[in-house]
Amino acid sequence: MASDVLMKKLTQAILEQTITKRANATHKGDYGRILIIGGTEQYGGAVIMNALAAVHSGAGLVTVATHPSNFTALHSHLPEAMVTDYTQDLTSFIRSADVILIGSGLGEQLTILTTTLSSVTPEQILILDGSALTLLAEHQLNLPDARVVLTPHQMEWQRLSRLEIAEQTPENNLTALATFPAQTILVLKKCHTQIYTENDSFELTIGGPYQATGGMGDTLAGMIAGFVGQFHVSLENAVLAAVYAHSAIADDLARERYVVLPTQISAELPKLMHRYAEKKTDKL
Ligand SMILES: NC(=O)C1=CN([C@@H]2O[C@H](COP(=O)(O)OP(=O)(O)OC[C@H]3O[C@@H](n4cnc5c(N)ncnc54)[C@H](OP(=O)(O)O)[C@@H]3O)[C@@H](O)[C@H]2O)[C@@H](O)CC1
Ligand SMILES: Nc1ncnc2c1ncn2[C@@H]1O[C@H](COP(=O)(O)OP(=O)(O)O)[C@@H](O)[C@H]1O
Ligand SMILES: [Mg+2]
Repeated sequence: MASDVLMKKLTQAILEQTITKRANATHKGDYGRILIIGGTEQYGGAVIMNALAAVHSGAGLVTVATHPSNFTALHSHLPEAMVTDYTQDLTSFIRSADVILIGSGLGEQLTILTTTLSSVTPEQILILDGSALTLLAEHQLNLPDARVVLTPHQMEWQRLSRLEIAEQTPENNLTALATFPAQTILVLKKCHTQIYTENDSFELTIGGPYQATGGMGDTLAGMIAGFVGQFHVSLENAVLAAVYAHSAIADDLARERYVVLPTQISAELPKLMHRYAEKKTDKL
């Protein structure tokens, strides 16, 4: 049966609408304070990829709360990021962040998640990815009063929504999203990722299987954090622009590559953003 939900197709117009030229009289505090929480000993790469994407997106200040065994690797990839031990009290770090991204490579760290959920405030943006989504579903945790963005792949969405992947139609997804707090944004990742808001739905028509590499979603989550922390047209616009930019860069790189690595996408971000800030859009 054909879907009754009209999904808007994302185009590069979302980048033109969202990515703006920077004003001269600004400083790092104007471009988002991002706190990334995740990365067990096994999954340190996930937060490194979050942070690479956030910093390359232009985030002003990035702090990574992770297992201490990841500090050296993180710093060697990205001296721009600060670190803290995620087993220590994170309350003051959470309080001073504009955007909190939790879950990539978080593994079974339930207490860190519950502490975070109970510490965020309504004006903060909370992005939940990876293991945070699985823990949320397993322990039936409630989302806090905050500006929430969920970034599940299809199986994570199945765990959260109880919709089997085959049942994840636009109608069913919107119905399931309505059971979450109003204004929650859902980024349902797959081939042709879909984005659902309370009143609207969008579909990506770009991207491809050259993106099927571990860490590709961690990179997207870091980009979303970077974009929402600095572009304030609307939360929805910033999320949509990050999703579009992620696959637009992948498509561009895939012209000459069999696979595209997540870290290559981050490395290309400043160039793409420059083109759109200057409205030099001929290349995509
Ligand atoms: N370098 C690092 O540190 C990395 C760390 N990572 C971190 O690892 C943690 C676990 O995350 P995860 O996604 O790897 O595992 P999980 O949540 O069990 O999901 C996999 C199951 O779902 C199924 N599946 C169905 N549809 C799907 C779809 N569209 N996309 C994807 N999967 C789909 C899939 O089916 P199958 O592959 O069996 O066919 C399988 O049964 C998380 O915190 C993450 O951030 C990773 O980012 C990798 C790099
Ligand atoms: N075949 C594909 N076509 C387009 N995009 C894809 C494809 N496979 C994976 N992706 C993208 O790669 C990302 C994978 O996210 P995720 O599964 O969370 O990865 P990870 O947790 O390993 O970082 C999503 O943005 C998804 O849309
Ligand atoms: Mg993931």
